[in-house]
Order: sequence, then C-alpha cells, then structure tokens
Amino acid sequence: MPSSAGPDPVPAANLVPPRPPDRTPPRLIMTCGEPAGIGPELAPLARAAGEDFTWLGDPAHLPSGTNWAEVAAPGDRVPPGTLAVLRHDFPGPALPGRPDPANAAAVIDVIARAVALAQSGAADGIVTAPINKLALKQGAGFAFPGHTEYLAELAGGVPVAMMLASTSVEPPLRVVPATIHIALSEVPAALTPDALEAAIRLTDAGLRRDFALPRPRIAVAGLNPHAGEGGAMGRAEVDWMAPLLDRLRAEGFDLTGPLPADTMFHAPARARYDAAVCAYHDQALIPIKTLDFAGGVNVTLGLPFVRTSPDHGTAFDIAGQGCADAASIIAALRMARAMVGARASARESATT
Ligand SMILES: NC(=O)C1=CN([C@@H]2O[C@H](COP(=O)(O)OP(=O)(O)OC[C@H]3O[C@@H](n4cnc5c(N)ncnc54)[C@H](O)[C@@H]3O)[C@@H](O)[C@H]2O)C=CC1
Ligand SMILES: NCC(=O)COP(=O)(O)O
Repeated sequence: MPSSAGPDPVPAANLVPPRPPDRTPPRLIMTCGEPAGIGPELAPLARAAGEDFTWLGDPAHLPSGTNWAEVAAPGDRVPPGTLAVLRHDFPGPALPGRPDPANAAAVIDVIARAVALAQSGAADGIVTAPINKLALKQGAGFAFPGHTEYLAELAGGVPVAMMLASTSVEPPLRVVPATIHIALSEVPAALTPDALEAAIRLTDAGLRRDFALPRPRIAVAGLNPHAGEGGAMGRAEVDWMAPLLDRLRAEGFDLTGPLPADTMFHAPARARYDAAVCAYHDQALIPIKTLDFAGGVNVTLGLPFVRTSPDHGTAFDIAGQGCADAASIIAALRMARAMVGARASARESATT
C-alpha cells in the first residue's frame, strides 16, 4: 500500500537504488542472448570494465581471444580479468548478423536455465542480453513477444511490467508502458482501466522494493494528443483515466495526470515524478532512448527475482565488428546489483 500523502521528497541520487557496501557480491548471471547479435561481445567488455558476473552461454560464441574459465555454479570465483562461463552448448556457431534457426531453442533454454537458477536461490539476479524475437519465433516457435512476457510465464504467470530506467541523465527518467509489444492499432482497445491500474500498482511497488523509494511519485500519460484536450481530441482521459487516477489517489497513490505526453519528459517535468506510466511502447521508449540510449536499463517489475537488461537490441548491423558499446549492459549489471541490495535491505528491515 502506498504511504499517506505528504510533501514530496525529491530523492537526491535516485539513479540506482543504494546498496549496502559490505555484502557478499551478488551472484549475477548474464544470459548470452542471440549469439548472432552483439550479446557475446558485450560480456568480455563488461568483464574488462571490472564487472563481476557469470556468463551463461556457449564459449565458442565468444570473440576469439576472450579470456574465459568454466565454472560449475553462478558466483564461483575466477581470476581477475577472466570471464566466468557457465557452459551451455549450442548446436551451431554464431554468425554475426545472421541468426541460425538451429540455435533458437538453445537461446530460449538459456533464459529458462537462468531463471531456474535464480528461483532455486543459486543466483541472485539475471541480466539478459538481447534476443531477436523474430528469429526465435521462426526457429523455435517462441510464443512470447519478448523476455518480459516469457519471464512472467516462467515465474508462474505473475503480473509484470516493463520499466526502462535511465542511469546517466539528471533528473532521471523511468518509464513504464502500460501496453507493450502490440500493434499501435491495437493500443486503444488494450489500454483498459484494468491494464493501466495494474501498470500503476506494479510501478509503485517496484519503485519501493527495487529502487528504495519510500513514497513514489508517478506521472501518468494520456493516450491522445494534449491528453485529449478536455474531450476535444479523444475521450479516454475524461471518460475513464481521470476517474481511475482519482480512485487510486484516494487509496494513497501519489499520481499526476493524465498528462499530455509531449510535455512531460523535459528536465523540469521529470523532476516532478519518479516514474512515468505511459499508454504504449513508443510513447515510453522514445524519450528514454533519446535521452539516455547508452545508460538505459530495462527492468522487469513484479518478478520474484531480479532481472535487468540493456535498453538496446541485437544490433545485427554492427555485430562482430568490435564497435559495440557495453555501457548499457554495464549499467544493467550495476542496477541488478543495486536491486539485489535493495531487496536484501528490505528483508533485513522486515525481520529486525
Ligand atoms: N531485451 C531484448 O531482448 C531486446 C531485443 N530487441 C530486439 O533487437 C532486434 C533489433 O532491434 P532494433 O530496433 O534494430 O534495435 P537495436 O538496439 O538492436 O539497434 C538500433 C541501432 O542502435 C545501434 N546499437 C544498438 N546497441 C548498440 C550498442 N550496444 N553499441 C553500439 N550501437 C548500438 C545498432 O547498431 C542500430 O543501429 C529486434 O529483434 C528487437 O526485437 C530490442 C530491444 C531489446
Ligand atoms: N523494446 C523493448 C524490448 O523489446 C525489450 O523486451 P524484452 O525482451 O525485455 O521483453
């Protein structure tokens, strides 16, 4: 339940949640993602930058010259500068930019294996490298539009939301699309009061649990231009969005909106909220990828385990060329580590 209303504290440094300094390092798994994309080359780059994680994939897909060592379990130690690899053999090689349908099932298996390790307690969180949804659908009949929905299924059908969070702009931006991977023409029907309410509740709970924000301020975007202009440009805002937000405010949620989406992402506007719940994918993702493509992190809210991911995709156009930027996956590792710390702190507080 949200806390009662009161003066809005503006969190000083809320880019990532705080992590107590004296813990055992969280055991993070990085899944290989689509081997024909940039995933396999990001892992050694992140390791060279000092990140501590276990890579789950086929070592034959790593760039030649990668210094790696096989481990038996997530978190097993390896020498400094060495990539810890939990081996998962694939049937085929990685051909940059050309996904092999024969590898599709193994890409999916790697995600499921990482989740099983997290759910068994053998790992503290997972960081997923990008997948190509079409390649998985064509190669293995993957029935999910992305990790988000697949992870929710693996976790037992829990309700989830996709958040993208900046790490290198101030004020920060966190966005949650209330509808995700569907055609734009399907959005007005899919954006129901129940869907928007679920996204708001998951966002509020996620900011508390994973970002250690005790009284989250959430801005809600309208669906239509100018948030409907009082009904002149669409009626969703007046007919049901505003009444829904009023009802949730009465429960204690700190909400603003429905707001015109075109004017809610500039810096002074961002300073007024901790996360923006948006009507559809591009309304949410265009601002964050424009403001912080290098530092953006994709977080799945609502899962029983921590999952983050870079904000970018498989980047087939540059795969294998040695020019991929690892900043976003490094930010994803750091955010996952901080989220593990935030959850551990909350558990400790609850038991003391
Ligand atoms: N979490 C995931 O698994 C995600 C998967 N995807 C998938 O990725 C595939 C490709 O999607 P696109 O829309 O083309 O987006 P993309 O992010 O793969 O590429 C967009 C542009 O950004 C560049 N780029 C991306 N990441 C980069 C990096 N780390 N360093 C340097 N340049 C980088 C690419 O070269 C390309 O020019 C699609 O199949 C999509 O579904 C997209 C986003 C997330
Ligand atoms: N556009 C964001 C995206 O595709 C990420 O999807 P997911 O694989 O994390 O569900």
